[in-house]
Amino acid sequence: MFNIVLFEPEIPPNTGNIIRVCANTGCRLHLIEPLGFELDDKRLRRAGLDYGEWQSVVTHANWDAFIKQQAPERLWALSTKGTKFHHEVSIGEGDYLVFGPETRGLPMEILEYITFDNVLRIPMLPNSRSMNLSNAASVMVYEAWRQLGFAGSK
Ligand SMILES: C[S@@+](CC[C@H](N)C(=O)[O-])C[C@H]1O[C@@H](n2cnc3c(N)ncnc32)[C@H](O)[C@@H]1O
Repeated sequence: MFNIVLFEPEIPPNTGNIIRVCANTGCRLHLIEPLGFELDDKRLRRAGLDYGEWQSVVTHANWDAFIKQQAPERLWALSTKGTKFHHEVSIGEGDYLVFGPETRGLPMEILEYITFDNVLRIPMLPNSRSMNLSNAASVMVYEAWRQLGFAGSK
């Protein structure tokens, strides 16, 4: 399966929704600290996540610790600055899909690290605001899982 990475997420219900969709689809979820909330935040608990859903979640102290621990072979960034559409690339087993924080998006140094060739954009109408983080993550999770033949689904 592939991996979802939230870089410094800020809003608990978004992370709660993404924990659920990762559990629904078998993705591993990586949270890069600092987070804008505590993991026992009541707004996160309100998402009603159960013990099994938390099993997909790993936290990392910062980006460098994440890279060192995971040694990812291939990273993709999701950003409105992307030059390729999300459905125009082939996502592979073990890939990492990186999303930015709600108010700031991914910083330039992370986009540069991932390289601009691997920055993906989900289509939107011109002059519309960027998508909600958990909606963007759901769209991308299902596109990647579709490409992998919905492996393991029933
Ligand atoms: C609410 S958006 C960030 C908005 C921020 N003000 C900005 O300008 O980037 C949170 C995250 O969702 C993802 N996202 C939202 N809309 C997207 C789109 N159309 N294409 C790709 N990623 C998107 C990106 O990872 C983004 O960093």
